[in-house]
Amino acid sequence: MSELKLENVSRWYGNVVAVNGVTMTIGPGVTGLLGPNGAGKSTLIHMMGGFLAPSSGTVTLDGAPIWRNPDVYRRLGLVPEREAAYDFITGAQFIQAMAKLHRLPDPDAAARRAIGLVEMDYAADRAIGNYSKGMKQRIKMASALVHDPPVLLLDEPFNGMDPRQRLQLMDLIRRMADEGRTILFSSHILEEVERLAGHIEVIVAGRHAASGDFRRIRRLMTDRPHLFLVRSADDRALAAAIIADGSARSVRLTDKGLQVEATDFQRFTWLLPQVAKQADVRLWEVSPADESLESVFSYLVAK
Ligand SMILES: Nc1ncnc2c1ncn2[C@@H]1O[C@H](COP(=O)(O)OP(=O)(O)OP(=O)(O)O)[C@@H](O)[C@H]1O
Repeated sequence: MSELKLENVSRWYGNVVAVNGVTMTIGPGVTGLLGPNGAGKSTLIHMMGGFLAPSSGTVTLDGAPIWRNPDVYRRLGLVPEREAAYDFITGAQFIQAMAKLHRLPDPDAAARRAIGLVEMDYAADRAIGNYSKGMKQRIKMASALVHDPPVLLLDEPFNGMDPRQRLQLMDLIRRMADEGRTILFSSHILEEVERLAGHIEVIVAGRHAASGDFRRIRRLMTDRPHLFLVRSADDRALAAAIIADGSARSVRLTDKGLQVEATDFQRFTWLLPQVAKQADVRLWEVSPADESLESVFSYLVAK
């Protein structure tokens, strides 16, 4: 059983701070690394995979520093976000080449085993260029599994997949975790992480924002003030009714409509139609004004 540990890790590119003082521990099972685009997920994964040095802090696997430590590399497999192989080689050729890079004693047998694990035997002799997105993702998994590492890092593995391919890959990742591996995958979609990860680490703007199981993360995301844009036939009358009712913290009249900050999201969405009806004001539109992932996540950071 393997454990990845990050202690006060930062990484900057010139004067861009991509990762800022992150401390976290990732143990066996599936962990989701959740955060909006540009949050620093790939940078973290590349540091854990030994492809990038931390600018400060330490990244270790079972106590051994990862950077420039080939012994540790043998125990890690990384599935990058981008395509990893030339289009014209076959899946089997790609995996055999990876087995040789790892100097495995019997590269052909290791390649066959890895291809079998991801259930790609049927397409192993076809050129990678002809694979679907899901098949490409699975062959990348095989390349990361060829040396049978106890730790698997996957960068946005579900990007661009259709629902069936997603389910297939989720199954595969679960199977790999059931065998005792430590698996980390990144995503910017909470629902995806929810379905697969027993544990979630949230990262926003390079900082570690929260961690816990999906119930805790979901609660953190919904228990917060919500900003709504409300348009109606008579915004002034509606504003007065909302204030009188007390289900919102603030109401602002803007030229786009009413900007309402609701303290209790469920109560507000339930009460608003009733308040409008009582005030005899026709509602035209109620839309969340701050539902972008960035704003949801920045709320977590500000806590
Ligand atoms: N090689 C680089 N040179 C300069 N800046 C970089 C480099 N790589 C990443 N960055 C910057 O560091 C920050 C974090 O990027 P990173 O790719 O780690 O985030 P991410 O969460 O993986 O995002 P995405 O999901 O969009 O890939 C971003 O602001 C990005 O522009």
